[in-house]
Amino acid sequence: MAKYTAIVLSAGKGSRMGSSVHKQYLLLCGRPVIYYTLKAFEESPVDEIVLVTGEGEEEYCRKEIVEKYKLHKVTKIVKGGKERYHSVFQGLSACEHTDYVLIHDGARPFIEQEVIRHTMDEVQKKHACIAAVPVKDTIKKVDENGKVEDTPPRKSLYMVQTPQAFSYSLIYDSYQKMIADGREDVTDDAMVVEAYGKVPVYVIDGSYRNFKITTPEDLEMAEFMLNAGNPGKGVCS
Ligand SMILES: Nc1ccn([C@@H]2O[C@H](COP(=O)(O)OP(=O)(O)OP(=O)(O)O)[C@@H](O)[C@H]2O)c(=O)n1
Ligand SMILES: C[C@](O)(CO)[C@H](O)COP(=O)(O)O
Repeated sequence: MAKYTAIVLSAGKGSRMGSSVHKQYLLLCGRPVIYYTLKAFEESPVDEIVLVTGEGEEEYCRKEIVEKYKLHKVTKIVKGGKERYHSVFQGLSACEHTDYVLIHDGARPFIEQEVIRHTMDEVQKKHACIAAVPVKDTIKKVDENGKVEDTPPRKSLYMVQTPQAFSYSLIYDSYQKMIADGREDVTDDAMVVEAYGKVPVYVIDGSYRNFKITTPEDLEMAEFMLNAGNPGKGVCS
């Protein structure tokens, strides 16, 4: 049986949220954002979860989230780094004897079981696959003066999400090469495999609900979605 590890990233500072509390620890209907994300993986078929937190946040996560909510699949809590890719590498380095990893933003609490399961199935066949959804709006390339330069054809454009899933040796080796190269411009994990992995990366069906909580209006939307999913129960009231 193949072993799957989810690496859940929770070491960001949430600068675009502009809150003194890092956004993954802000409360949504009384529980931290990261609780919902971890709960989704706890309830999924993954075998274990590596949680990557910010410096000084490990104990809070252990006591107030993992133990409090009985998240038994969280087997390791490790310290992340300055940039997202540093945190991912810390998570990868903490994995033991795993076949596949699903790297997921802690700030995407609405990840659905169907997407996790689909990602797990597809990575066995493709080795590198990422959840994504087609863009709905027309996209413009714009210069620094606001002048439109180009309108790329929409049918080939996708908004990329997480989970991003890979064979473990493929993603670990690719990350090692990238770090040795001193590259700093990567904003997702697929970019690392695209540059160093020598295998194609495939998009698979993500979900428009699986948005990343980035700015205050995303938090409002998240509260709205939780309430809408529990009509009459006053979950968020
Ligand atoms: N050094 C970092 C930066 C980000 N992340 C995590 O990566 C995910 C996606 O990153 P993003 O939304 O950009 O989070 P932040 O970096 O916290 O936000 P911002 O860019 O607004 O500062 C988040 O779950 C975040 O906690 C991380 O683990 N380590
Ligand atoms: C990985 C990611 O969530 C895919 O959309 C995104 O690239 C993270 O970027 P951010 O700059 O850390 O928000």
